[in-house]
Amino acid sequence: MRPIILASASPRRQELLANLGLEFEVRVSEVDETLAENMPAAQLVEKLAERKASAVAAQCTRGLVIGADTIVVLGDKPLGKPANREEAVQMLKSLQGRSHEVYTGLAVIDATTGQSVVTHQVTAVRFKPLTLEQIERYVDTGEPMDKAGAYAVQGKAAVFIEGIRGCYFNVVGLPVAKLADILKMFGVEIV
Ligand SMILES: Cc1cn([C@H]2C[C@H](O)[C@@H](COP(=O)(O)OP(=O)(O)OP(=O)(O)O)O2)c(=O)[nH]c1=O
Repeated sequence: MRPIILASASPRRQELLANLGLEFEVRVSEVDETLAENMPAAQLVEKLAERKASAVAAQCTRGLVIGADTIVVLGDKPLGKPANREEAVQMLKSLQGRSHEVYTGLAVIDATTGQSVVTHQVTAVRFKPLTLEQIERYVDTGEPMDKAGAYAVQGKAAVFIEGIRGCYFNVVGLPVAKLADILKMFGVEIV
């Protein structure tokens, strides 16, 4: 059987994949995450997911390589990871009391054949109204700093969420049901 390789340093993605009972290894390679800012969100996350997977696939002789990329989109503004505390506060101020979309791009590449499937998934998330004090207390926990949109739905930010429409796991960074469909196309069945 072909080994499964997760091209991600994200502990969330590693945990979600491990939950499926799949054996896999983690390999990360440096990828330039800069892209044209005016690129549509769907295209942006797909390109970055593919870039992450193909950088690792290029170093392997065999295996199915999985790459992913997540961004938060408010209106038409993409929000990545906050660069500092101030940016985290600004992002959360802009997200509170309204809905936004979380886009995750997903790429699976067969390192032997070069065959690939690249797609994305969108989930709508609605935040409760928050006070500046609440936002500052949350940012002080440190949780927002390595997360797109400066929050972790799976962490303390759970208490900010009014509702979600679509795949929850997509928000955490890996749309597992979609991934299972793709792996099946490559002959890997989870259940
Ligand atoms: C919105 C949201 C994002 N995130 C995380 C998922 C991703 O890890 C991160 C977005 O950054 P990414 O650039 O997608 O991923 P990463 O740099 O963490 O890992 P890698 O590139 O090696 O795969 O934000 C959460 O954990 N919870 C959330 O609710």
